[in-house]
Amino acid sequence: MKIGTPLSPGATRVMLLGAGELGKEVIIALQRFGVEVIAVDRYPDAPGHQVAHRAHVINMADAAALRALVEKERPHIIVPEIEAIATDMLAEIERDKLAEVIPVARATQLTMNREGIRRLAAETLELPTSRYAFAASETELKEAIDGGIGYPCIIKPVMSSSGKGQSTVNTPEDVAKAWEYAMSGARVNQTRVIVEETIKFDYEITQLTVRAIGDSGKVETFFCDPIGHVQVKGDYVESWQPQAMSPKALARSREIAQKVTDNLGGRGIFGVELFVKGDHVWFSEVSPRPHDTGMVTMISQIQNEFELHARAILGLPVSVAMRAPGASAVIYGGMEAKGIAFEGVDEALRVPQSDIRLFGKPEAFTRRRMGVALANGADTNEARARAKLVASKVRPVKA
Ligand SMILES: Nc1ncnc2c1ncn2[C@@H]1O[C@H](COP(=O)(O)OP(=O)(O)OP(=O)(O)O)[C@@H](O)[C@H]1O
Ligand SMILES: NCC(=O)N[C@@H]1O[C@H](COP(=O)([O-])[O-])[C@@H](O)[C@H]1O
Ligand SMILES: [Mg+2]
Repeated sequence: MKIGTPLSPGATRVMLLGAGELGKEVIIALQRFGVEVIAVDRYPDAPGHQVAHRAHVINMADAAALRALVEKERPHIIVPEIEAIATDMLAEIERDKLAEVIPVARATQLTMNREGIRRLAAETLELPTSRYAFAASETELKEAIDGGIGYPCIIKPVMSSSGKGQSTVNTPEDVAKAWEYAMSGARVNQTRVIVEETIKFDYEITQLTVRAIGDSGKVETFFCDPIGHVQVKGDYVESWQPQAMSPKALARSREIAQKVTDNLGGRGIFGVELFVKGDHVWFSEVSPRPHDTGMVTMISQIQNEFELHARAILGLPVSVAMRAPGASAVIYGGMEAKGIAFEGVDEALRVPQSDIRLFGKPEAFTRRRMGVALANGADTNEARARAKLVASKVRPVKA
């Protein structure tokens, strides 16, 4: 792989499939290493489109459209940034040696559908997870709950992310509503859900795990400090690093993260989501890419999760060292509007050791993530209080 002048023949060319807030930062990190980057998303002017060398709008779940674009642009490397992609086509592209897929096409296939990754973790790798079942109708769902999952339980479409279509069911009367909600929130047309036992965890973490070329010249595993987070309705609202953990729970988390990422393989960063109660750890799911809760690393680590992904992809050395305790808090749209601006940025940035990232999404929805507030502190309590204060001062308004 040649790293050099962008847009010159022979220099590395990377295609991001998905160009939201996470992809935008990966693009910037890649470009700083002289890489030519093509950003693809489902709508025009996505955050990553605004900083890439070239931008395309396609339905990434359309296998033929995806292949045609890859044949036109001829990237050396494809970096999936969202889950709604024709992953079987990624496997074909990898097999035909058209481009390298990050981390590997199989990892994107397994994680696109909750059934793939859950069965791998629980049944093949025999890792602890919540009890679970899959259902293809409301009747099957009821049977699964009565047959062993029990109440309260959590229903999610098998293909969705950021909590879309997810709800908690406390009584048999709630099941019909949860089924309907899951059907409306599914990412692609499908009628299958996972129902999970509710784990009553003390806290949950993201264990960022990097597979990158180490000093041995081979792929090695590097663990970032654990990230603690709070989720509301299945979507992250706040995260911090490091999360204090017992030595046993930390060791167990890393053992699980190692087993999952060893099995998935390839190079890149993974966000391994885990639930912790005392010294007990459950595997929840994994992103074979940077994680939304990992945005905190933009202020808490020397190399953030996006830079780590870029380095791992390019075969460059990585460091997972922390810089200082940090926290992130989400800035939401708070309204439905096309073309928005932000008030209160000046006041927000007066909070000590703080920073913000406004993603540049062209349209706001009430619960759409439009930006993130970041802060350092002497400890994570101080950092969290600052990040939340910063987020509260930034107000999206109609432009
Ligand atoms: N079985 C469970 N027990 C307890 N809490 C759960 C369970 N499943 C999900 N949750 C809660 O809901 C959150 C979101 O769930 P999950 O990660 O499966 O959804 P997602 O849509 O894939 O989210 P994302 O794409 O943001 O990772 C979890 O982080 C956790 O807070
Ligand atoms: N949990 C997954 C996640 O956070 N993904 C991030 O959100 C974007 C979509 O945002 P949008 O729905 O506002 O367009 C994705 O492109 C990715 O950056
Ligand atoms: Mg999750």
